[in-house]
Amino acid sequence: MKVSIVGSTGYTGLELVRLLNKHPKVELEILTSRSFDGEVISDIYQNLKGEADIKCEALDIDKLAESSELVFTALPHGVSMEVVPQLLAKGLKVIDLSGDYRYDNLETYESWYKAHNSPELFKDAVYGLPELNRAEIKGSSLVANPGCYPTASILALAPLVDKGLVDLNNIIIDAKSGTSGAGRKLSLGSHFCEVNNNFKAYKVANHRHTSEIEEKLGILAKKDISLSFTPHLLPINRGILATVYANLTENIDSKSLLKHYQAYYQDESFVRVMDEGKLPEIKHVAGSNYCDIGLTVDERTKRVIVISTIDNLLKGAAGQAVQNLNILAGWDETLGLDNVGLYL
Ligand SMILES: NC(=O)C1=CN([C@@H]2O[C@H](COP(=O)(O)OP(=O)(O)OC[C@H]3O[C@@H](n4cnc5c(N)ncnc54)[C@H](OP(=O)(O)O)[C@@H]3O)[C@@H](O)[C@H]2O)C=CC1
Ligand SMILES: CC(=O)N[C@@H](CCC(=O)OP(=O)(O)O)C(=O)O
Repeated sequence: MKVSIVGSTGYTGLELVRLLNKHPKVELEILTSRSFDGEVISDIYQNLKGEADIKCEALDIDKLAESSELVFTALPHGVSMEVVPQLLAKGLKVIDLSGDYRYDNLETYESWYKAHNSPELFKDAVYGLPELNRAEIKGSSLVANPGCYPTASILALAPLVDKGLVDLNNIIIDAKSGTSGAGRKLSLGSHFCEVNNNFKAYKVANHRHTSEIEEKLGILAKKDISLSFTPHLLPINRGILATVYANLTENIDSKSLLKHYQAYYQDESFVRVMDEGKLPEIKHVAGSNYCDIGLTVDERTKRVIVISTIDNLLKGAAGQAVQNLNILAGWDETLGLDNVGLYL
């Protein structure tokens, strides 16, 4: 399949180039960039030297439509919505990595982001979390790739929420992300001296991913959910670890709950449920498309504590986007995604 990337020089764009360049069923056609128009991607990111020596071009919708069947948009939210409707109007399929088409509810989007210019597309957009929406992703023309924190959080909670095993109004998600989660653009909060030797919470009680997690888990529970989500910035490049606390509604021990999680995810290629006593770590998943999940029931408080880890740039972004491409195209879901974690 002929595929192009809009916004190819950001961190998720880089990861898409790296993955798609080795994908056995993909031909990489056009890489667009405003800032690096005319420059070769492997001169910008020299890890790609001799692998993907493709010249970046300015965005030209007609040219994309002539050369490609599917386009990945790896642009900031608010910018994606300026481009995606034009691509769809040309008959292209789109996998969008931004938050712009992730919501079912326009009011929710507009209260956490800003005014939307194409809400009529919400009904066609499919939330691209394969473990929950595989059937809808297949054959869809607009896949809204989930946020990185929502991927780690929803996968940690889905087996509990789906079966009504926890109180839906007391869930707490305490999540930590590596700095690449903030993208390549420069900002005071993510420069070296601010992040190195440091660990801080940010956007407490007002991070936009709270609404994405609440909406998607609410759909699963068929009830409104209100939860607390606190993100933190880790002094590492990549990886997310989410610690989730929820009050159990019935008596169940760690062993039985782990069995439930193992059964829930038994057919999933990219979710690994840990054995009893083992917990996920970022270094086990960094560099791979896996989400690792471990849990313990605190018998004293009747609370379950679930830990999940992902690589924010892979299962949290570009890897999940390639997984969605594989599903959409009807290919083996693991094509181009066979890396194990780097560990060191
Ligand atoms: N980083 C992460 O871990 C994750 C990111 N995402 C989402 O994926 C998308 C891309 O993120 P990421 O790659 O990290 O971001 P970056 O900031 O690294 O890259 C975004 C790219 O988009 C292009 N761009 C920026 N502003 C504009 C504009 N106004 N008009 C056109 N192009 C623009 C830039 O490339 P150029 O100037 O060359 O055109 C830029 O390199 C975002 O929506 C992000 O929220 C989702 C999950 C995880
Ligand atoms: C560390 C860091 O700054 N992370 C980003 C999340 C990036 C992401 O996945 O967000 P969207 O895809 O929803 O834009 C943040 O907190 O905004």
